[in-house]
Amino acid sequence: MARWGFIGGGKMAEALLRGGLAAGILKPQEVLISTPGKDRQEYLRKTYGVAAFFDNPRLVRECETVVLAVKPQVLSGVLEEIREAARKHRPLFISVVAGFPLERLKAGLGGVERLVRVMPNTPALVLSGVSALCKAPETPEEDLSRAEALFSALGEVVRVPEALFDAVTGLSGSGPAYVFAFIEALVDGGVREGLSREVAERLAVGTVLGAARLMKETGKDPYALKAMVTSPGGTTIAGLKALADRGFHGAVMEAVAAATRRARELSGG
Ligand SMILES: NC(=O)C1=CN([C@@H]2O[C@H](COP(=O)(O)OP(=O)(O)OC[C@H]3O[C@@H](n4cnc5c(N)ncnc54)[C@H](OP(=O)(O)O)[C@@H]3O)[C@@H](O)[C@H]2O)C=CC1
Ligand SMILES: O=C(O)[C@@H]1CCC=N1
Repeated sequence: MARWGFIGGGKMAEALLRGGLAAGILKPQEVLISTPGKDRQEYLRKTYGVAAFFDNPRLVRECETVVLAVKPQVLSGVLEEIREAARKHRPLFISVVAGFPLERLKAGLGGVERLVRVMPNTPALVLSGVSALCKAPETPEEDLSRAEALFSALGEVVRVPEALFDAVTGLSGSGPAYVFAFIEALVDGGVREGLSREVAERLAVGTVLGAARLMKETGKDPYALKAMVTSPGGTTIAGLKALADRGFHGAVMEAVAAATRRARELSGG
């Protein structure tokens, strides 16, 4: 059996699991999850029909592919714990951990050679994620393809050199949270103008989804698409002026920069 294992059963692991099951890449009887919380194990077993326990070395011994999905701060301890099993069984490791370079991963695992690094995002949960992938120089190409098979079933994939991973983390890894902050503000704006929260939410989500699809499907750039909405002397230009006055563009750029810096700090730790 081509078993897939997840070390860490939190939000990102669940997004990948759910997406992978929905896409048919993962099968419940072939998935193992090692995570400490008993309640969480129970939830994962009941919801997805997978095996869940807390024994990281056992998971490495029993899986052909191991997804590392713990917080960066606990990863070093986990690597130490699984090093022996990793050297003996040599599964493919796929790390989704932000700010943890392949070099450190390789050193932590005692020099194993099958390592792929991925930066996914939570829309993977609904098969609409976007993931950046790279591999260690000595990792076989087919390992990268195996990882790509899972992540492309969960949305889009792009190959990006590892040197740019912190920037990817700052943009698309953390990006869904910026978009939710924007949607929240749109909804509040609508409520302030008298719309019910329910109607404002439907309008805001539909607008963001529709605008993103319009850009993707037409291939037009944001400048041209903005011009399509903005009548001379009309309402949209008044709204855009308010955003410009309050530094919206720079604030979003700064958000990406701040998250990238934080990923870099974690990478050096
Ligand atoms: N959330 C996101 O949008 C994204 C996250 N990532 C990366 O994914 C990784 C996981 O993030 P996320 O899922 O959000 O975090 P969570 O805190 O939701 O998940 C981490 C999981 O690891 C478990 N855990 C803690 N210690 C161990 C251990 N020693 N062995 C095995 N499991 C352990 C935790 O259990 P418990 O809670 O019981 O301690 C928890 O279930 C991070 O490295 C993050 O950088 C990457 C892209 C996007
Ligand atoms: O906030 C974080 O650290 C993780 C990494 C990317 C998205 N969430």
